[in-house]
Amino acid sequence: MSAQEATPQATDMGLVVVGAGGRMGQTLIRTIAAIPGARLAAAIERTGSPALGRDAGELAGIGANGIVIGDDPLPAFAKADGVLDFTQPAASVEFAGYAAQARIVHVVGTTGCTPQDDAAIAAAARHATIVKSGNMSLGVNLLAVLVEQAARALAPEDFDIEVLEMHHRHKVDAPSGTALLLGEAAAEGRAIALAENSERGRDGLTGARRTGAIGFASLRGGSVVGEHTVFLSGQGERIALTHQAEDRAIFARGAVKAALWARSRKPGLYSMRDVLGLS
Ligand SMILES: NC(=O)C1=CN([C@@H]2O[C@H](COP(=O)(O)OP(=O)(O)OC[C@H]3O[C@@H](n4cnc5c(N)ncnc54)[C@H](OP(=O)(O)O)[C@@H]3O)[C@@H](O)[C@H]2O)C=CC1
Ligand SMILES: O=C(O)C1=N[C@H](C(=O)O)C[C@H](O)C1
Repeated sequence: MSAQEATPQATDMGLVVVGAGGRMGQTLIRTIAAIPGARLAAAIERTGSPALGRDAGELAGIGANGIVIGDDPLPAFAKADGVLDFTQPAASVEFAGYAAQARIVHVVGTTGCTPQDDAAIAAAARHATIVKSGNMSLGVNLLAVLVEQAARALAPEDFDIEVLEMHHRHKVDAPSGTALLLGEAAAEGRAIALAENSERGRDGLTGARRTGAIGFASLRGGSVVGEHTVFLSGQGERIALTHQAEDRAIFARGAVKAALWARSRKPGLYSMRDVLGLS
């Protein structure tokens, strides 16, 4: 055990990492090993994944931990206290149902969910304690509070709001979950519904910008972990509120913190703002 690793205790929260072979899955396995109060109970991947049968610790680069990656979530959930899930929308909906059956905590970081996916996850939260957020970092959730305040203070006739995000070349959804979270915060500040006021993917002869709209633009390339800027642009001046993620560990630490927080909460659907006391 390295100096950075916590000594496991019997009372530690047993966490299942689903999507254990992914970028976030491996980061979560490293993070759990370093946080007191949490222990890795199981590691799950999709059927057919090349990660199946491998030692989770070895795959994550921290040395063997004796947890072999499997593809059967139900028995793993039955013996655990919580699930950390950064996978893909259909999988997260399925895992929310299993977490409800097992009456455990489900932390969902997966982005790109449809309104139907979100409704299914909300339904599962009648029996599971679910924390779902497009971004688990402290910095982004604080930024969302600042965006909400700025949007409330600056009138839509005077300041236009646009959200710009950039991510690595492997990202499959756009706008990012974080961009939508920040857009929701801006909409909340303006007391409008984001769904009816967003402008996405401008191309061609678009016409002038609609007053009060919240715009989104997405860039993809290389290894960028995640960058988000909310621009509030007025006549002759512009405010830019930016967050730059330099390491996926910020999301993983937030997810473990959310699980530990949720352990003593009643079933329901919670956000990272609830976890961080920023609501
Ligand atoms: N909320 C937040 O703070 C953050 C959210 N994210 C989000 O997390 C998600 C994952 O991101 P990332 O780790 O980069 O993506 P990866 O593609 O690297 O990882 C996803 C993993 O989930 C696996 N998976 C897919 N379906 C299943 C299934 N049914 N059962 C078990 N495992 C499954 C994938 O396997 P395979 O590749 O074999 O299909 C893959 O290993 C994305 O939606 C991303 O936007 C990411 C970072 C932070
Ligand atoms: O896919 C990613 O990598 C990330 N996804 C989240 C998002 O969609 O906002 C969070 C973070 O920006 C990294």
